[in-house]
Amino acid sequence: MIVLSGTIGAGKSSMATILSEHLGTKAFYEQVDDNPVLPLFYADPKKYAFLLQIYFLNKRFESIKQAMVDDNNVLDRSIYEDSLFFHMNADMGRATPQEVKVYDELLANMMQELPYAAAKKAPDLLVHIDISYDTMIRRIEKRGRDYEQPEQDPTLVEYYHNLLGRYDGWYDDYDYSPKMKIDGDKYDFVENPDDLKLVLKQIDDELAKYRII
Ligand SMILES: Nc1ncnc2c1ncn2[C@@H]1O[C@H](COP(=O)(O)OP(=O)(O)OP(=O)(O)O)[C@@H](O)[C@H]1O
Ligand SMILES: Nc1nc(=O)c2ncn([C@H]3C[C@H](O)[C@@H](CO)O3)c2[nH]1
Repeated sequence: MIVLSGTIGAGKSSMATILSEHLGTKAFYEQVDDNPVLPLFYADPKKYAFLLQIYFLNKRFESIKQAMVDDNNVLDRSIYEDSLFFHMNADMGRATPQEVKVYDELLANMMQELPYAAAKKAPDLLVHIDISYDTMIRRIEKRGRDYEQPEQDPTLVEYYHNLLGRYDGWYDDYDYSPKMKIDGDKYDFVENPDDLKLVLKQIDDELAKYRII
C-alpha cells in the first residue's frame, strides 16, 4: 500500500488518481464531499471536532482494511495525519483532555487490530506532497469548497499556518515506513505532463529501491 500525505490542497486526491492509474491499482479517497460532519465542523469547530475525528477514524480504518487486500493500492492521506489534525485542534481548545484521551486510546486499540484485519500494519511507502502556504491557499481557492475559504472565515489563515507548521515536524519524525517528498510547489503534476513524468519517475525509483514494484 502506498500512502499519500500532505496538508489541505496539497494534491493528494489528484495524485491518488494519477498514481493508481499508473500502477494499475485502486485509489481509496478521503471522505470529503459526502462527509456530513465536515461543514458542521468548519461552522462550529469546538462543538464538532471530536465527532469529526471519530468519523474520519472510522472511514480511514475501513479504507485501510480494503486497500491492504491487494498490493500497491493508493491511500489518500494516512491515519497518522488524522491524529495530527486532532491534536492541533485540541491544543486550540476545541477538544477536552478527556476527548483526546478517548481518541488516542481508541486509535491505539484499532491500530493493534490491523495486523489481524489486514495483511500488514504499516504502508510500504509514504509519498509526502510538500507545498508552501501560498500554494496551499491558491489550491484551496481553485478547488472552491465554501467552508475552507479564508475569505469567508479569516480565522482559517491562522489554522492553515499552524497546520503547515505541524506538518514539517510530522514528516521529519515519521518512521512507520520508507518515505519520500515531492515538491508540490515546483511540479504541477495536474496540468503539466512534463512535470507529471518527472514526479512519477521519482516515485517509481523509490518503489524500485524498496523492491515494492
Ligand atoms: N501539483 C498541482 N499542480 C496544480 N494544481 C494542483 C496540483 N495538485 C493539486 N492541484 C489542484 O489543487 C486542488 C486541490 O487538489 P486535491 O483535491 O488533489 O488536494 P488534496 O491534497 O486531496 O486536498 P484535501 O486534503 O483537502 O482533500 C485541485 O483543484 C487540484 O486540481
Ligand atoms: N479536523 C480535521 N481532522 C481530520 O482528521 C481531518 N482530515 C481531513 N480534514 C479536513 C481538512 C480538509 O478541509 C478536508 C479534506 O482533507 O477535511 C480534517 N479535519
